[in-house]
Amino acid sequence: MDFDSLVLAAATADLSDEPAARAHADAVEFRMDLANDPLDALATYDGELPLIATNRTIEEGGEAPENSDRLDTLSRAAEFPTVAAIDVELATITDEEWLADEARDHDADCIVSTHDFDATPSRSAMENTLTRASEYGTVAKLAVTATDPGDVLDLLAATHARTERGDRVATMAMDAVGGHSRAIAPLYGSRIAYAPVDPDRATAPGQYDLATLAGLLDTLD
Ligand SMILES: O=C1C[C@@](O)(C(=O)O)C[C@@H](O)[C@@H]1O
Repeated sequence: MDFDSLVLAAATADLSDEPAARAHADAVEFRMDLANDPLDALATYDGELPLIATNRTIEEGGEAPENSDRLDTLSRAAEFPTVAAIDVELATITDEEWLADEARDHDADCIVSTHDFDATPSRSAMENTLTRASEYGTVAKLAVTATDPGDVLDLLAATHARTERGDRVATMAMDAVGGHSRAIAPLYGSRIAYAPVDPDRATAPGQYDLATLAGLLDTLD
């Protein structure tokens, strides 16, 4: 997948949402951890948009129990030609580098993620996390929780700094205080923005629905 410019990903647990996402999204993030039979859904997927496969742990905001099944299922997802990227947590990939190799063998990119549901770390800590994630994946992603507008400024500064250094990063602040970061972080270098197709089925706090985020991104571009 080309992450040299912004990828707007429609997040869903249901691949039959894809036609509804096409008008606005560049990709579908398939939240395997929220789906009933994700490998079966991948086997029958015949949509147009490329997929980002995510099988998120409970610790990082998903519903997949942490066991070897989770990673096996994710690596099997990478075998499908429609899966252009897999998403793996930084906390996981440091011990499971084989996942990145597996993805590469199937021409899939690796997005390496960190989520902080409590706070926004210091700017230097965020830059450090993004730098470490860049060592493992094509895109280093960081989602934080802003409790103050200054947190968003730190996140944007970290995004800008790492982008200037040549890393591909994706950043967002997840809650109400930082929600606007979803529309403006791309202006500072963030390469992936996420929005649910169905506004009632957000995959993280503070998301805009897909049509709204697409409109904001277009207006600000
Ligand atoms: O990691 C991310 C980003 C995200 O948490 C968000 O805040 O938009 C949404 C998730 O679906 C995705 O996997």
